[in-house]
Amino acid sequence: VEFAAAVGSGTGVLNDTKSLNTDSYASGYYLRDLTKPMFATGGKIETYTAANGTTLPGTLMTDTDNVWTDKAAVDAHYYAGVTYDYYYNKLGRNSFDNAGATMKQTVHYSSSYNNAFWNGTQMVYGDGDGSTFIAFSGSADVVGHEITHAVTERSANLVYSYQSGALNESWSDAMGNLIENKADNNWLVGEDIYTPGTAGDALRSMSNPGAYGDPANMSQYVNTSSDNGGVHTNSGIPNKAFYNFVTSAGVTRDNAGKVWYRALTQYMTSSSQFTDARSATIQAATDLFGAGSTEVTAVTAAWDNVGVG
Ligand SMILES: Cc1cccc(C(=O)O)c1OC(=O)C1CC1
Ligand SMILES: [Zn+2]
Repeated sequence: VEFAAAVGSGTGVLNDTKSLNTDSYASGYYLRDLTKPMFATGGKIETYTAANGTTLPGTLMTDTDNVWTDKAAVDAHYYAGVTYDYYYNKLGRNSFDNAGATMKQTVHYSSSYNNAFWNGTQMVYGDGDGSTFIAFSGSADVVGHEITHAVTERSANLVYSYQSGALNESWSDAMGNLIENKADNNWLVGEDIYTPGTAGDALRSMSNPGAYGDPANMSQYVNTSSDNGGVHTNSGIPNKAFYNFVTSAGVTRDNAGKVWYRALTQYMTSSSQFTDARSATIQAATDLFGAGSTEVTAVTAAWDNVGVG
């Protein structure tokens, strides 16, 4: 038998235990998930290790007894499954390409690497330096963020600089937090893997971008050439708009996700600016819920509040 689905267990970055979908072979198990709908056309979720090198994808993870102790690999694999499930079950998207492409991710990229990224083919996660960051795959919103970069690339393909780049970043932050779906409803980004020595802080805040020096209104837009035109800073403006929308009375998390996803995949393009994102989300809400709906009223007010008219 070429593939044989199995269920193992693993310890995550935060020392939590979780069950893992694996693939059994003669003398052990691969970290390969065969259980998603995309398997019907050969799609899998595969987790590799770069063993602190920079060759990608590296080596497909194996284990002898299906009890997994590589915490970064456990969480990369598990949260990639959670992300696949969100896109498929809530939004009807079959993997990042909507055609059931195998999702590959590599952990232990380089050494003390304070970064995570989508490289056009796969997700890549550093281990962090242990004080600014711990392993990046340890946070569901980060894994959702990185995989959403792939979704964006295969849909609107927002150019990764200036306003379109800030939108690219913001859509990843928003979808990442919807996928993480924390009970405390926090709209922080990367809180689980940022500064282990400091409780309660994060890389960014969608509810209060200013807490980390990011703008929450167009009047505070940062004109800079660094960080591709401030894509991780000016994302605060559309992030705040999303926060305004998703926390509006009568707007559910699922429906906010549907509006944001429809805007990204049906209306936004590679050169979309903040005003285009406003139009796209208003049109998406109109398509889904009607012109005079709670959602249309709320999303319009959400963008008004951040000065994007
Ligand atoms: C830490 C980091 C550095 C550079 C780019 C990204 C990037 O993926 O844009 C990055 O990761 C994030 O922002 C994720 C959300 C925590
Ligand atoms: Zn990003």
